Amino acid sequence: MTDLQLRTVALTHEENTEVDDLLRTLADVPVDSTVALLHRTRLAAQELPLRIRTELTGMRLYDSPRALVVTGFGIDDDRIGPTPVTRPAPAPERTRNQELLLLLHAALLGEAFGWATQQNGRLVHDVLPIPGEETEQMGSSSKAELLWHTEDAFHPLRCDYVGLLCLRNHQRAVTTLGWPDLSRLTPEDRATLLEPRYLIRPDTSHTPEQNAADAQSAERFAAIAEMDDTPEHVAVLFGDPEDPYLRIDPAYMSPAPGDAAARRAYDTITTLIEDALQYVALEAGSLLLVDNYQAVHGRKPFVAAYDGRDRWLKRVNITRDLRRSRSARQSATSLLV
Ligand SMILES: NC(=[NH2+])NCCC[C@H](N)C(=O)O
Ligand SMILES: O=C(O)CCC(=O)C(=O)O
Ligand SMILES: [Fe+2]
Repeated sequence: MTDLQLRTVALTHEENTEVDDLLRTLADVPVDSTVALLHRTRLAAQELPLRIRTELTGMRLYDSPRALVVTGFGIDDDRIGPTPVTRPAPAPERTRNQELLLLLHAALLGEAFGWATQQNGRLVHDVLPIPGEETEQMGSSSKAELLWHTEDAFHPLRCDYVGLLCLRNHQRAVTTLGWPDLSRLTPEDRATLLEPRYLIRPDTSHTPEQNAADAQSAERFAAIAEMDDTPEHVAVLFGDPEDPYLRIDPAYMSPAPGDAAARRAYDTITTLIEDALQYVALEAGSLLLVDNYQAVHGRKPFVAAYDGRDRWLKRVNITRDLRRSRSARQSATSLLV
């Protein structure tokens, strides 16, 4: 039942050439203007290969598939340079084309946005192993499994889709993808999961320690700290009760204390997700787009070498509707929540 919900498209040589040509037309886009950048990528996205546009339109209009892998984008391994061991990456111009590629695809699903409290407010994130963070619950971990999660599950303005473009993965670290077969839930458990009986806290990527000091964001970090001190009660399932969306992150979520029925339903849905977990080892030039309302994702452990050849992904958050976050953004053209 699950397979149709994870689709893979392998680009042909001709399609890949089309993409390279398109990227060349964007070489003059100003690097310092996010608005100009997004305006141009939005227009250019209409010139991505037809098969890609068809798949992404389906994902957006029909909620299917839940995850899409596009393989075969060309990555110039010399050009991108060594995998950094710090963030942000020191030579951003070297991976400009990869960031543009992510933004082009984001434009077909919605709008790219970033967090003032994550990865120094950058629009496109670097996911790479960082010394000292091997066992954290962060994208920068390696030795420990990054447990499956809804991206930014704690936040009401979390993304509709998350995009991950693989630049390098010689370790063949495995990305996990999953969703529960809800037909296996009892009506009682389903009803429980549809109620706000679960506490959710922010993950540690949204802390001042993970970001360069920036006075402008002080109130943003304070808002996150507040969400940690006074966690919100949320439902795991929401939307259409017959065909609900999903919001779950066991590392940062727990049933309300003493709520035995909430605990039972939670353990059941967690097991359903685990039983059907799928494994994808992204290769250089593979793009993964995940519907963050319909699928969880994570990453299996791997061994980082910190030798400039480590696994490296670029990540983007995508919303279907920027207006939902307007009051949380400084201006209509700001893309930071
Ligand atoms: N179970 C979790 N939610 N872990 C945090 C996920 C990784 C986080 N999004 C990051 O950027 O590092
Ligand atoms: O490394 C991966 O494959 C997934 C990373 C991830 O989920 C994250 O950084 O939030
Ligand atoms: Fe994630």
